[in-house]
Amino acid sequence: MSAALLEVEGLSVAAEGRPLVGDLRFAVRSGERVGLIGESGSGKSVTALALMGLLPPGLRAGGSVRLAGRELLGAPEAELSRLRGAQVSMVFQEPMTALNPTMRIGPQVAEVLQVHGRVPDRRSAWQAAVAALADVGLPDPPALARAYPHQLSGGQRQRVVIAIALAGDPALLVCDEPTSALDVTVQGRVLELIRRGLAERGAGCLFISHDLAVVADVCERVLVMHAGRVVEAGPTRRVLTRPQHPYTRGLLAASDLGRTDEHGRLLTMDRFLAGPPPPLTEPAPPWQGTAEDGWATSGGGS
Ligand SMILES: Nc1ncnc2c1ncn2[C@@H]1O[C@H](COP(=O)(O)OP(=O)(O)OP(=O)(O)O)[C@@H](O)[C@H]1O
Repeated sequence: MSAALLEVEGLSVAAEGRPLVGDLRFAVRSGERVGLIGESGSGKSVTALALMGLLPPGLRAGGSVRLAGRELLGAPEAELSRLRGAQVSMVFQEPMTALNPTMRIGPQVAEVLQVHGRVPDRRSAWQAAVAALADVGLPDPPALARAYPHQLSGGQRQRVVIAIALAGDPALLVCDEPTSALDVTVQGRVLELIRRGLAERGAGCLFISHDLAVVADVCERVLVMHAGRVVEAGPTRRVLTRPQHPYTRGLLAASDLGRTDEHGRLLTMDRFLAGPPPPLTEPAPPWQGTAEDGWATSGGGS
């Protein structure tokens, strides 16, 4: 089995002693897209920020987060800054928070390419920035590179953010609700862009979303978070069609995808999942998942 790209063991986050996230254990392999779902306030964003070393003041993380074998928790800020963008990048829900509103688009992309040593000088940085904007499907990239963020649509801004996040060819992309602020009409195209960017780089992805249809569309595996803990993990199809934990069942029932047939089998999810539905006779796996599901066991098994 290939070694995990991201290994999270016993991750906890607390705010002045109040636990927000506790004892998280999971792994993401290269090229794998893992969803993190759960209701608002369950701890998804705090988890993502802890992985990135970007927790706000007052929040403290404990445990272990290893990226390609390197421990990130407690690593010096200078080392984390080097890793961010080059090894791990993040795409947030609201692209305006990631972009500098007073700076034209082109220099923002060029700056990232230069910081990561992808280009030798400013001139080639500009050319590479225009190419990166073309690569994420933006129209008239040379003109767009001269625009300010407010002159772009929300979807175009998120494409720029994705171009920036992918500019350093990261091994891991952390996406926190990357399409939630976008029109439904552009969501699919932005998701396709993320999928393609990951596939071209063989990068892994932790994909946070409250939208189960989006997670079903993007992720091979899913972690279900409730009150700061992962309560269920496994292949997306299994978790979303045959949830084992009562919380996951509730989450599905509350979603648009929760409609069931006379056997209690979830119907609508099949529209979003590739391949045939699991047979009704198949025995249900244990809800806590197996090592094959990518569920890191508390005994430290792989
Ligand atoms: N800076 C902070 N200080 C104290 N508590 C915080 C801070 N940021 C988040 N929290 C708390 O941590 C918990 C988890 O929040 P988090 O934002 O991770 O949830 P979430 O699952 O991402 O929700 P949403 O889907 O609404 O973004 C919540 O109880 C929240 O109030």
